[in-house]
Amino acid sequence: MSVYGKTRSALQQHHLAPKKKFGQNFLVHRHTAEAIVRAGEIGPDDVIVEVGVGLAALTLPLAQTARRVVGIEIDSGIIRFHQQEHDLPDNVILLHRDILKTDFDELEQQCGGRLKIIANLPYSISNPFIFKLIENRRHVEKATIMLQKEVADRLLAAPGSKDYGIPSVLLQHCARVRKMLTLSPAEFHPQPKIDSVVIQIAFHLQQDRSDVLSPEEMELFTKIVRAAFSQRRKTILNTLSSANFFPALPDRNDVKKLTEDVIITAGLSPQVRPETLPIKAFEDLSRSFHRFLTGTA
Ligand SMILES: C[S@@+](CC[C@H](N)C(=O)[O-])C[C@H]1O[C@@H](n2cnc3c(N)ncnc32)[C@H](O)[C@@H]1O
Repeated sequence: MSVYGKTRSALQQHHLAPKKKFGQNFLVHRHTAEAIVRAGEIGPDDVIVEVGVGLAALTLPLAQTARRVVGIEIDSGIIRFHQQEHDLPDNVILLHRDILKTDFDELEQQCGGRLKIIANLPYSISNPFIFKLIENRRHVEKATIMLQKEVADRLLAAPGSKDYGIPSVLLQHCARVRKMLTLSPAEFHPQPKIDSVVIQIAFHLQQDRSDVLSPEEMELFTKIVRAAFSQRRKTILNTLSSANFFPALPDRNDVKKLTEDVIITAGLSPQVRPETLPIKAFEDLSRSFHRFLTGTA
């Protein structure tokens, strides 16, 4: 029986229907699942966290490639299905959890090292999941994730493109992001309306970089990026002045003048549009703001 036939009959036998609220679009071609596992660049000693096990289309080739798989699944119907079928190999541990509520520190201890994640995730949670990865990056080595094409395009976007924005800068600041595969709706049951893209996110090890931002600068970095893209058409001077990084100054003109000095000290033109700035420019802005705010400029 084809994987597609197996998926349908497994669902029918267990009175399971693909649940929209959990974004259940199951992979139906083994060769595609194997291609995603290859995109994960997994070694035989690796412990892999798989998010969203579903009917195990990815779990089985993963278990053949890695030493151990820690599978996370939110749907109790799917958990019951695997318990009744005993279809998962011995090197797979299944955890009934919501990944958005999962403690990554605990998961890292369970896996014995920084996490290597594979996920074919519901599109509805892709943004919160990406932000959770960024927040928990000290616990994560790499993540190979299937996403809605539009979301992947934003994460991969370069300065100057229409897709370049908050997620592109926040992620590319701390990781190398690569496009690995594009998949058509025909790869899934039920079929989504849009193409999917598999990306690989490899988080930088902080101690490898001499240009790491301090926690205070990092806080400013996030605030600057969010402010800069809140009005894409405005100049960096106007967006950052209206965000007001100097609330202690009563006069708006003083705020604007000081913000201009910060931007020039960072080596940038105050008239530039944020969407054209490379990641390094946002890092330089964070350091410059920090120096002005702490009186060390
Ligand atoms: C797109 S399906 C993929 C299933 C399987 N990995 C595949 O490729 O065929 C997404 C899976 O993630 C599960 N899921 C949805 N939200 C989740 C969450 N917050 N935490 C963990 N699993 C979740 C769904 O129940 C579903 O099994």
